[in-house]
Amino acid sequence: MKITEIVITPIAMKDPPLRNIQGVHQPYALRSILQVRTDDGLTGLGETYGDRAILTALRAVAPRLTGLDPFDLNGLERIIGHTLGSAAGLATHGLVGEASDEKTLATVLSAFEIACWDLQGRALKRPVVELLGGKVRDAVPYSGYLFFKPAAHTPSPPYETDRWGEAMDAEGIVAQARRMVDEYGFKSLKLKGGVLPALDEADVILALRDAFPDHPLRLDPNAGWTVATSIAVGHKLDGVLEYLEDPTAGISGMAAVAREVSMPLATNMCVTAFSHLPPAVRENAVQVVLSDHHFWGGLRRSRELAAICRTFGIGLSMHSNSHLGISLAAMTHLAGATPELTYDCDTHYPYLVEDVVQEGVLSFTDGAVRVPSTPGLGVDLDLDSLARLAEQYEKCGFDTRDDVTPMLAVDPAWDPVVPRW
Ligand SMILES: O=C([O-])[C@@H](O)[C@@H](O)[C@H](O)[C@@H](O)C(=O)[O-]
Ligand SMILES: [Mg+2]
Repeated sequence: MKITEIVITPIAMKDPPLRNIQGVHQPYALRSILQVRTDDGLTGLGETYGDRAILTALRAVAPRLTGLDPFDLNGLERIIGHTLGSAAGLATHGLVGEASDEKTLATVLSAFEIACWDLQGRALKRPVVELLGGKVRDAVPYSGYLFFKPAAHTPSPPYETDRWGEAMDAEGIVAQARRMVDEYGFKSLKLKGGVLPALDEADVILALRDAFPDHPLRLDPNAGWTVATSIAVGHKLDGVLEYLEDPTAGISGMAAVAREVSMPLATNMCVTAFSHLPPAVRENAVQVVLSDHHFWGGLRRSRELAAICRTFGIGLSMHSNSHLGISLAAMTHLAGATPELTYDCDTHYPYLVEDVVQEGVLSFTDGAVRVPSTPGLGVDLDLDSLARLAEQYEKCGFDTRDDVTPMLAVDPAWDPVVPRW
């Protein structure tokens, strides 16, 4: 089997005004959809970020992959390494740590690697989970991801306002959580923090604890706090949190917090590449790493990360950014075959109102997604939806994720400085 053609389609999907330390989500989230075609007549699917910088890198690599066997993942990595060379790191939106050459390569590799896994599975008529060693669970539990949010975007985009309403205080977040739990059955909850003053966010967690006494709870201010503030929140939430995620910046900062608080610290910001693991382990900076195949280099490397975490007694969870069904399928196959993943995975999927995959294949029951059992990733493109979302990308007016500019429309004095509290 040889790759004959790769089609990369940038798309824009409607996204609610979710708040975070940087500001607020734009009215559309951007993704790149990959279709990798072979001489056997198969098409493998991939999904990754849609920012201009990654799109440029994907487009530079794609023509070099003609003739590659989709089973040759080492060859794939070699070609991408040669093509990108020492290209400057892709700019990131600041919520998944620093950019670096290592991460650029891993991000581009992942996008094509996923499509190759899909092709391998389709060729062998086996689901990807079986190529990864087989299921360790039938369904993958996800966590209900709570966001502070206004009722609507400013200014209003040309589509109907989202169904989640305003949630800018404890009452709003508890109501949002109730809806997530009722509709999706989530068994754990994560609050995206970095929006209200730190101790007020701790109060929101306490309100969630009252409302959901049995749900493990997480709080993630994306490194918005100083070490001292992080410790104060850690003390206030002693015995309440399953883990505290990225309260402060950097490995040494996290280590300083970890020495003083009782709960595990988790990260998708200070340990986001293999080169970050030795210092993090030496300093015992984090007790849980949130993997994310999109920037750790795909499914193979995510499994290597799992083995390293197992070796050093570090827990493994899974990070998410706004994503579509191809990514949800890949995340579900990976988690379905990874025993080290003992925490419920993050997902932004409940906020999605339009997808490029055919409806009905991926759904949540009791907070979990069944690992697909059909060949490859188990999802197929809805070509009409892909075309519509591609058109939406052309019209949306931006080509890079930026949470600061839309926040300036809400608050002209907005300053995304960190740490903020
Ligand atoms: O969607 C967001 O605003 C999140 O803040 C996301 O971009 C983060 O990368 C992520 O969810 C996290 O756990 O840090
Ligand atoms: Mg995080």
